This record gives sequence, C-alpha cells and structure tokens, in this order.
Amino acid sequence: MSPLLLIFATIVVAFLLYRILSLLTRPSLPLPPGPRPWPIIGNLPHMGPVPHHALAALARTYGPLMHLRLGCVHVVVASSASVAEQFLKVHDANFSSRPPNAGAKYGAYNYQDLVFTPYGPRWRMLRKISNLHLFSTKALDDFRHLRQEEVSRLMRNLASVGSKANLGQLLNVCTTNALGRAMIGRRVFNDGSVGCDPRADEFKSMVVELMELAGVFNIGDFIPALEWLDLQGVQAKLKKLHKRFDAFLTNIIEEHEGSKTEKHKDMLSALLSSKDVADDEGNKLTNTVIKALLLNMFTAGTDTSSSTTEWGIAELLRHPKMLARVREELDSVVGRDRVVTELDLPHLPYFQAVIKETFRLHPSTPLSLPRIAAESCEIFGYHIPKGATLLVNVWAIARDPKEWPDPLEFKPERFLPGGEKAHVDIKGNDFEVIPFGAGRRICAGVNLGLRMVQLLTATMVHAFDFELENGLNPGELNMDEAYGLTLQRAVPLSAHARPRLSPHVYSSISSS
Ligand code: HEM
Repeated sequence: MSPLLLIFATIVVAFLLYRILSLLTRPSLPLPPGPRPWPIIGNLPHMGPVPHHALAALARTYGPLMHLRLGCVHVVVASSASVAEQFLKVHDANFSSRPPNAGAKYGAYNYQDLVFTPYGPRWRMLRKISNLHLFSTKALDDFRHLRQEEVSRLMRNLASVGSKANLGQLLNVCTTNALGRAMIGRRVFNDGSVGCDPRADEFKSMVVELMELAGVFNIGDFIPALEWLDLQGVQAKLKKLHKRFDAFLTNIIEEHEGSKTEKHKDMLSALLSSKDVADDEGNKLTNTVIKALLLNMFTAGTDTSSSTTEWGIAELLRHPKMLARVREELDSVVGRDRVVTELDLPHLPYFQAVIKETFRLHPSTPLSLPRIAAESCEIFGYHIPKGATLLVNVWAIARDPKEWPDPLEFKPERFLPGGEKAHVDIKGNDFEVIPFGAGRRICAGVNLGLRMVQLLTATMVHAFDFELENGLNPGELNMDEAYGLTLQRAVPLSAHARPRLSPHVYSSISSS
C-alpha cells in the first residue's frame, strides 16, 4: 500500500473509531435544557450583575432544571421545590461536597474549613465539634443568657441615643459579640456608644468583602487554563483579605493561649485543649484548622443573621398594620414592663409567621452554597454529568408563583393556621422555602441563626418606635438588594429609635 493511501486509511479508521466511541460513551439521556453557550466562556455572560435574578429569568424560559456551561464546567441549576428535593434529598449523598473555587483556596485556608472541606472524615469531625460546643440544644441553651445580654446592651445603647442610628451596623455588632462570647469567651467589639467601635466597621466590611468576592463568578474557577491570569483580580483581593482575617484570628488565639490561668467555658478553649490529638478517624485539629473554623463561624454566622433582621424590621416598617399586630401580640404575651426573651418566642405565632415570611423573601444566601456531583446521575429524565456544579436558586424557589400565591407580597398570614403554607417550616424539610439549604450540608448554624434573628427582631420592634431618616414615609423605603454571596440591603436601614416600654426596662438592663 502506498504511504498516501496508508495515511488516508488511518484518518478514516481514526474518524470511524472516534464516532463509534462517542456514540458508545454518549449518555443515552439528554442534558437539561439551557441557553446556548458561547465558545470557551460558555454561559458566563448570562450570569449578569445579580446572578440569582439572571438565573431566575433564564429558568422562566428553560424550566426549573437547567443546564449551563460556565467555561469548561457543567452547571445545573435547580429553580423549583421538586427539583431541589431531587438534588438535596433523593440524591443528597451524591451532592455532598462543594466544587473547587478560589474563595476556598485563598480565603478559607485551602479547604481546611468546615464550609468547603470535602465530605469525609474532616467534615464529620468539624461538624461534630461545632454541634457539641455551639449548636446542640444544650449548647444553645447554655449560651442563651449571653445572647440575651448582648441584645439588651444593644437596646440600652439605642435608647440612649437621640440621633439616628445605623441599625444594620448595630445589629451586626450585636450578633458578632454574642457569637464571640460563646466561641472565644469575649466580646469582639466595643459598643459603648452608638458611634460604635471603628474595628466593628472594619470587620463588617471584611465580611461583606469576602461575601462579595465569594459571590463573583470567577473566570479562573471555570476556565482553569486562565486561572493564572486572574482576569477579575479576585484571587489577588482574596489573598490580601485573607491576610487581614488571618491576623485577626491569630491575635484571638494568641490572646486566648496567653490567658490560660482563667477557666474558659467557650468553644475555643475546648478546641485548643484537644489540639493535635487524633480522633477515631485519624483527624487532628491543628492551629490552622481551628482558625479556619473560627473564620467560618464569624463570617457565615454574623452578617447572615444581622442582615435578615434588618430586612425583617424594614418589612414591618413598610407594613404598619402588620407591625401593629406584632406589637399587640408582644404586648399581650410579654407586656411593657420587661424585655422579650427566647422563652417567649414559641408563644408568638403571628411574629413567627413574620420571621418565616422574611426568610422567604430575603434568604441571606440566595444561591445557597454550591455543591458538586460526585458521580453522574439521572434527574427527571435528564443526564447530570459527574463533576457538574449544582446551584440551588433558593431565592427563585421561594418566589415561584406555582407554589406561592402573590409571591412578591409580604404576607405572613400564609404561614398561619388556615393559610396555604400553615405547616411549612424553613429548616430544610419543605423544599419550597429553604433559606438554610437542606440535606447533609444544610447550614450548621440553622438553630442559632433562627434564635438570633427572632430575638433581635422581636426586641427591636417591641422596645422601639422607629422614625425613618428625613421624615421618609415607610412606604418609600428602598428595598433594593446589593448582591454578594449574601443578600445585603442596597441602602442600610437608618432610623431614630424611640423607647416604647416602661422607662425602668431600659435602665435596669444588666451591663455585664
Ligand atoms: C440567617 C441565618 C443563616 C442563613 C440564612 C444561613 C444559610 C446557609 C446556607 C444556605 C448554607 C448552605 C447550605 C447547603 O449547602 O445546603 C449554609 C451553610 C453553613 N452555615 Fe449558615 N446560615 C445562617 C446562619 C449561620 C450561623 C449563625 C452559623 C454559625 C455560627 C452558620 C454556619 C454555617 C456553616 C458552618 C455552613 C457550612 C455547612 C457545611 O458545609 O457542612 N450559618 N448556611
């Protein structure tokens, strides 16, 4: 055979082999529908400046189970309760790790933390430790008085101010200090005056920056060949921010180790005392893992709760009749001669419905946190490839008109007896409203977050009348969202707070 013929025959055979192989390996099922991807960048341009809005709009065209290609990465998006249930309940084991990303690599000690560590022995160890020391019912009850004291401090400070107060900032200081006392045995920030500790402003801005960076669809995460170019500057910013967080956390640990004589009852003491001792599965807590865990708690556990409270108060201010009904309930259960406590909360059904409705319309992580498919699988007749990133649009699911009549209206009644969602809870069992996610990687701090948001919101509306800045009519309150990984208010809530309880309540609050 002539050489030319040989080359030609080789090409034909190779082509035929390729066709046969691709036919054999092609999944018999189609991928879910989705917008046509651009070459190389795929659907990245479709994500827009506010990805949960853009994905909700795309889902109206392509359906609640959608496929996109971001760079080289397959991404599937769940935008209805039934699709979310498939991923987070039926196939939860297959989606129990998170995809690789620059945020975890450069911002969270290279995946050594609880939020991003792959599902496995380290995840189990960290989840177990945090449940034991922070999130179990016993730990939550043991630290109840700390939360109460911090909320009361906030109340006393607000009562003593004549001028307008930045509620968002104060709520954030309060949640950070309450968490700080349980985790590291002390407050993180001063709050002596409502002008606040300047470090509190800095800390909140660090958390918000981290959430903003984590919310960016970083090109390097989706096109690994371009990672080194850091086209959006995300990696550089993450590295810089990480240094600031690391200095803050190293300082906390050094201080704690330096005061060994005191008997601490906080989480950090327990972590330090079991440092470098292997557990049953051979895992050890190192200084780095401890810092990573503290970082998770201070970032995942502060802004989420304070911004949800801010949204809740804003909704009540915009709906004066609902605010009046909440106050009526509080005044009849608690009265005006004492502050509301966590023990009162189960006796406030209308207020509970207001909180659920706040979480429905303003979930603090609108796209939850991403998961990755460990193996390929089939969902509703579609092929989900191994390695695909899963995004659950919890924001869109909770506004799905097929599930929620008048989805954009703030209507707490829907959660009351006789309402269409009377028996629905928000803790990951009813998939039409999953602000804390669901399945084995559901938010570790769900019960703490709920208690904090409830106590703060109830205390604020029970103890104060609010007057908006410059005599603004509450109906005109700006409710726009500023997007990061968490859902901030575009315009922080500022108001004059006027005490409405008996004067002795504000003066008798302990200042421990
Ligand atoms: C308003 C309050 C909060 C909301 C709405 C919220 C929401 C979420 C969501 C949606 C996830 C992802 C769940 C998933 O993948 O299915 C998550 C994970 C997590 N949250 Fe929260 N969270 C809140 C408060 C807190 C608090 C107070 C803490 C701790 C102090 C916390 C710690 C965590 C941790 C450690 C994870 C990662 C869990 C894991 O990967 O195993 N969160 N949160």
